[in-house]
Amino acid sequence: MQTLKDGVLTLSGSVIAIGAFDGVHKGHQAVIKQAVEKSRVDQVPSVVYTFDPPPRNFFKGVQVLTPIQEKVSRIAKLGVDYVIVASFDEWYATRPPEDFICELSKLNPVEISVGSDFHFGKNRAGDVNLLEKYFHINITPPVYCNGGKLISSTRIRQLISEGDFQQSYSLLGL
Ligand SMILES: Cc1cc2nc3c(=O)[nH]c(=O)nc-3n(C[C@H](O)[C@H](O)[C@H](O)COP(=O)(O)O)c2cc1C
Ligand SMILES: Nc1ncnc2c1ncn2[C@@H]1O[C@H](COP(=O)(O)OP(=O)(O)OP(=O)(O)O)[C@@H](O)[C@H]1O
Repeated sequence: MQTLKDGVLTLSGSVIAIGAFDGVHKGHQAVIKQAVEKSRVDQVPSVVYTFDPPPRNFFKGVQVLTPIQEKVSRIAKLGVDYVIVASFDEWYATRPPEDFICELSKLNPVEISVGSDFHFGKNRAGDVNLLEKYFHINITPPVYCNGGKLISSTRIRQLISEGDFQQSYSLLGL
């Protein structure tokens, strides 16, 4: 797997999964696996586009579950061809949604995998409806834990703060 830090990657075809993916938990794994499977069917490279630090850490200072090296190595295990790590800073956060769409266009995606609540661009102004105007989007169905709650990085942080390591490890798929 090739990792590109803020690199400008140009591809003639790809399938992309986008997200902060902090923890690379079972929900994230479903999003990424969906992209990898589609990329194999279409015989194009799979790309994960992620951020360092996770935007929620940048804006709210929440605990980071997987430092960037660990996140990249967990993503590699899912069979991804390229990881783009965008440095999430003050400048990056002000980029309008159209700017991000323009960057994604350089990867010529045949499909993009995201969850239904995916947002992007300054003030989270871009959503799945906007992305769908430019690309073919495949929304990953929500992944729930055994208790019926949606798996999320926020929930895992909460479980860790409560000392419930067994459940947090389970949701992380460890
Ligand atoms: C170009 C760009 C600008 C962003 N600017 C903001 C922002 O101003 N405020 C914010 O809360 N999140 C911002 N984000 C982060 C997104 O809200 C979101 O966290 C990110 O796209 C990852 O999606 P996910 O949280 O579903 O994993 C930005 C994302 C991108 C790609
Ligand atoms: N349980 C889940 N099932 C399916 N998709 C998910 C799940 N959790 C996150 N996703 C999707 O994975 C991508 C990355 O999500 P993100 O990194 O924001 O995770 P999160 O767990 O929701 O994080 P946080 O709790 O910090 O908001 C997004 O497209 C999101 O919709």
